[in-house]
Amino acid sequence: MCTAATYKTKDFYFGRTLDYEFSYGEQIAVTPRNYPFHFRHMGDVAKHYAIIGMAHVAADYPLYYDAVNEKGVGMAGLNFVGNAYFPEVTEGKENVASFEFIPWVLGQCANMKEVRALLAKINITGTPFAENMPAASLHWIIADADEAVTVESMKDGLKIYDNPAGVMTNNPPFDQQMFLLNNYRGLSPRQPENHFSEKLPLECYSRGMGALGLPGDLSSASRFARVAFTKMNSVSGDSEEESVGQFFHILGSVEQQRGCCEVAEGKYEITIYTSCCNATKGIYYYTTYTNRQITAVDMHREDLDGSGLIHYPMLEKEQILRQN
Ligand SMILES: C[C@H](CCC(=O)NCCS(=O)(=O)O)[C@H]1CC[C@H]2[C@@H]3CC[C@@H]4C[C@H](O)CC[C@]4(C)[C@H]3C[C@H](O)[C@]12C
Repeated sequence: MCTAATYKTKDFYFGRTLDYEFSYGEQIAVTPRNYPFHFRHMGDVAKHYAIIGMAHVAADYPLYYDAVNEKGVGMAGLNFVGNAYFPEVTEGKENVASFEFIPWVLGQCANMKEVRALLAKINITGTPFAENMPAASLHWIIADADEAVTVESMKDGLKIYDNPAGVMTNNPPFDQQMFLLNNYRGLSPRQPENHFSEKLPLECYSRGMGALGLPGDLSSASRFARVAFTKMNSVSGDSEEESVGQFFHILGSVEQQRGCCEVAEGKYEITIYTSCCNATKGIYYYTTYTNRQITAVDMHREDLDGSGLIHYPMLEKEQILRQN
């Protein structure tokens, strides 16, 4: 399972957790403006916006999981198993393979208005990247500082939902996730009043009782409610440290500890990494399951007019600052 979220202070932040039982081997990849993209059905694009994000790099190609571009648009792919369906190449549409979707959008859109215009023409195909790499079952969240959408390609068509919560997890489909939030409309960060019965003297015996009933488990629908509650009620200062710190706390509300989600005998899903991009400034911050110190890669410290892919390994060794 995975969770994605957006967050706005002075700058716009975008990130996700990647939860799985094994890693595909991912790196922080910067695609400079002149890296040539050869789209399978859309031809070559020689020049585009620069992109930074987490990717599996194969044959010098960035298979992005989540990324932002230099204009402040962010995008992440999360599992959507059993629901994702990618049609064949369709005439009259812009056919983009699912693994190309992030570069296709982030390479040419400066804001959500342009993203929506692009999505109106798109057909996301299941064209595999390689024979041994079939298309992953994904859905996507795309956002800028002002708005977010969720994109779900399903048997009955391509859905583009407004995403006013600016969060996303996995199944069920997004309209159902949003509907389920209705169940929690009584929750609050403030202490609750006793509406149970006037005849019973029920008390607030602890802080935090306003959110009693917010689900604590790791299921996708529960993480959706929990991250939405945490994000919508989040309060922080707007400095870079305060914003990034708070963002990691928001996604910390849904992190997965090894042992709590068994997916096969002795195999556990864990939060492999958590990312927080400052989409405004092009800085990719991350922590990993084993390295809880925040590490950053800044796209603007690279030559963005270059043509070669730049990538950094994920630093996974725990860093402990010794105080004495
Ligand atoms: C496994 C991950 C989702 C984790 C998740 O959500 N786990 C919950 C399981 S569950 O929902 O609870 O069942 C997803 C998220 C992004 C994906 C890559 C995207 C690029 C590329 C696309 C190609 O087409 C196939 C290979 C490729 C490298 C993909 C591999 C893999 O698929 C990645 C890592």
